Amino acid sequence: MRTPIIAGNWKLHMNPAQTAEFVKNVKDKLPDSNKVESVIAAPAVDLDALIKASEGSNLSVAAENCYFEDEGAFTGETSPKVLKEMGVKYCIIGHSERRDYFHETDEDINKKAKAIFRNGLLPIICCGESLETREAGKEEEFVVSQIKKALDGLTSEQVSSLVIAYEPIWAIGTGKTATSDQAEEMCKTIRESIAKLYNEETAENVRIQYGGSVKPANVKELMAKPNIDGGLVGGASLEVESFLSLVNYQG
Ligand SMILES: O=C(CO)COP(=O)(O)O
Repeated sequence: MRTPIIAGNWKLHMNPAQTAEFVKNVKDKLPDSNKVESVIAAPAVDLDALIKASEGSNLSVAAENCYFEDEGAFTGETSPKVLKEMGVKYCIIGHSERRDYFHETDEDINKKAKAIFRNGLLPIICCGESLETREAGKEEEFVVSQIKKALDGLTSEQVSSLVIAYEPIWAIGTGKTATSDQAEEMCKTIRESIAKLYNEETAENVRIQYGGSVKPANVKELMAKPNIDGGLVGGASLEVESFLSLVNYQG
């Protein structure tokens, strides 16, 4: 059985004081982590505050990005080795904002996935098509190709433990959610592609999130779909009440 995983992606919001205050207000109201895993991905400068504030709670901590080298002359980058030492569990890679604004390639994302596993962290690998690609009817081909390149060289054991986030770019921050059927269809395609690349067991184990305007009003419908195991949530993860409604979607 796959444990549902609801993750807030704070993007470039919050400072350490706001982070500590947020966690103080949610930490005793999170679901049992065997039922739903609650995660917050915060900017690197807030991770120390996030880890300290969430100690002893059911909250898992994620970084929003890291570099593919552990150390060296790479000014401005974040070390996956140090993320692990700090107590981070997950690291998001391949978000469309990083691909678009910071020119990250599929090859970079694959190197990051390997660096994350090398250091004992788990990746949340984002994929998703633009509106143009969807309108051309090429979304499945595009997303499957992103997944294939991101996973290149990873073992079935590694793939079983990671998280994939399907985030159609046209649904991010736009208020336009993919319909639950559209989201399910792509998550199913991703799972089938993993069965082909690896095997049925690996495909059954991998958790696949949907992201793009997920909010308390639509989380239940999305989570009811058989191939959707979680949500990666931007805007609606920034408010305490809204984050709590999301992670407690089971009631
Ligand atoms: O990009 C996202 C999460 O990574 C989605 O953002 P929104 O939930 O604000 O649409």
